Amino acid sequence: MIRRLYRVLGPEGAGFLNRLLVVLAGAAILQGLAFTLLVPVLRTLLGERPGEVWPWLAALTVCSLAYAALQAVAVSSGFTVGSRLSRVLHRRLADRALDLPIGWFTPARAAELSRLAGQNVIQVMNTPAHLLRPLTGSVLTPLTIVAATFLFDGRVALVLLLCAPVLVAVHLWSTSVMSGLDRGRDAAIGESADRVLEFAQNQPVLRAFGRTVDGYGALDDALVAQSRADRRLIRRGVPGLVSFAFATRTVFALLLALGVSWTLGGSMDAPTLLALLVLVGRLTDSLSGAADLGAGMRIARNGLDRLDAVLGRQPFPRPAEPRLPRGADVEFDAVGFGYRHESVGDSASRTDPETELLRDVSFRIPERSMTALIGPSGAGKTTVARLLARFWDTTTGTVRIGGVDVRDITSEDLAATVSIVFQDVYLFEGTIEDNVRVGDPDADEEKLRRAAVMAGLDRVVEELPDGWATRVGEGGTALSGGQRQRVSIARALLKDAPILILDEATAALDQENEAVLTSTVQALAADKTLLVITHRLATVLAADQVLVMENGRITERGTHAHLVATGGTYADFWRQRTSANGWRLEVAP
Ligand SMILES: Nc1ncnc2c1ncn2[C@@H]1O[C@H](COP(=O)(O)OP(=O)(O)OP(=O)(O)O)[C@@H](O)[C@H]1O
Repeated sequence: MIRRLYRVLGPEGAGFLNRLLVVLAGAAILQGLAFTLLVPVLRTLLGERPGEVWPWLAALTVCSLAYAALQAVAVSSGFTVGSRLSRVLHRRLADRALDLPIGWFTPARAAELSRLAGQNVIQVMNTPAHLLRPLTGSVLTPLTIVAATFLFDGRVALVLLLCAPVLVAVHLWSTSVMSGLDRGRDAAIGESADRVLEFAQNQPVLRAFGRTVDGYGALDDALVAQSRADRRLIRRGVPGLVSFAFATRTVFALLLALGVSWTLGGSMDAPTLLALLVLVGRLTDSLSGAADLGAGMRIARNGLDRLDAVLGRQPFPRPAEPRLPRGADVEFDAVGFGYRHESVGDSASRTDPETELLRDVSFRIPERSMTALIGPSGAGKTTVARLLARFWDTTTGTVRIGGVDVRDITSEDLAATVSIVFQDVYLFEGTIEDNVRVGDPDADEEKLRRAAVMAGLDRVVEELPDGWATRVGEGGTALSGGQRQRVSIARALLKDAPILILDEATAALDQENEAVLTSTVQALAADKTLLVITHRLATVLAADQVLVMENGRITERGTHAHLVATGGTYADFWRQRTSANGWRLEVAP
């Protein structure tokens, strides 16, 4: 566990831990010496010359006082180190989060990260004060006692030495059994927590379809699995828990029997037997303390493993020689990509070429032009947008911006170059203004208003009683879907990056607002590179180039006129949309 602590803390936290361990080791050894000194004290007191006890008593007093002083230092430094640990861990987790690919942050992983930063860091910060101190005591104090016992009776020390491997083996066995059971239970608890969260978040849908808690199978299954894991822990864990205590008591009984037989045989005097039994009693007590720590240690160990898995996860390699994009044209050159299915702490692994989603995707978007990317659901359009913003690295091929491989551009420069509006808008708790200003916190009033007008947000702000100061609620829940979308578009426009990606950015807008945005997009194409993923005809018609994507490949490309004339998938799309539009016009009042 100490090794794990060092790994998780990294070099910056190692110094605190070193100092604490030295103090703890000193205290544990002094405690062992104080216990050992009980032997000459008792032997002299119960022997023929009790008056000679004073020097031993003085040594015992000095040892006990030194132990008490070191113990006081250890207690306070345990808490100090704990709070430093929490600071170091939070900083390391934050640094790692910044290095991880954006695509890593799925909702499940974000939830797990928040559990790690909360619950797990608290477990680890309690480790020095509540676990390391008793742990060093239960290992070093018995070792000191065994070593010192050689000075008084070699036979007793030898028996203790021979029993030690058995005790260690029993301890390791019970720890490994409990650890496996704990891990299973932790996973079951995590699954239940996720399902409860999902159940709470999906209440509107579940109620609309008349599904109550009894009818929500996923949550039922998770709760049943958790109670099964609890029962398994009790059933299989109890033998492990009692076995170590049983083994230490057996050692004590063995020594008692041997000591009595040596005393009856005349090779040990009664005061020595009594004193040694007191000493062995202290030793077995210390060892039993180790067994009591087992549960806390397993929990801390599992928590450390989870932290280690995230901290040890492969970050995006930083470019060895960072380059700046020379312009804002975009190029996908024979790009292949597949999603990896991995859990929170998995290290990077390559995808199976058979399951690749994108294959041989190549296209160019010239600077200051607009490209519409269309295709059926699941074709891979959003994935193309994510690869351009380097949410992930491609499996094969290259994505270039301004002639430079995105892997050679620092994440800061890339973020400044590319702006994205996704269909799933996320707003931060705060006001509308706070949320738009995320795009450029230093923007002046005029820039802010201009972005709002271009996104059609100015009308939203006018209609709301608190205007720009309207609070959006957690995740933007206080606004309608269309209002949220306009806030996120204004945010991206305020950022004013040379490349703008709009992924179904108008899906939640009504016709009037879509028209505002379509003319905005057309105007933006004059000085930005635009990639627009859309099903809206008006936007597609405004594009300089249309790319049709099907099953992870670009199957058609060209201008609207060219594609309609070719008579492929795009021509079908065009026909369906125009007839749908015609139908809509007929029924409109
Ligand atoms: N983070 C992810 N992890 C694993 N698979 C994913 C992930 N995101 C998308 N996929 C899968 O990749 C495929 C393509 O998804 P993508 O969102 O790129 O398609 P799309 O063409 O944008 O679809 P839509 O028009 O419905 O948004 C889908 O089968 C989807 O399930």
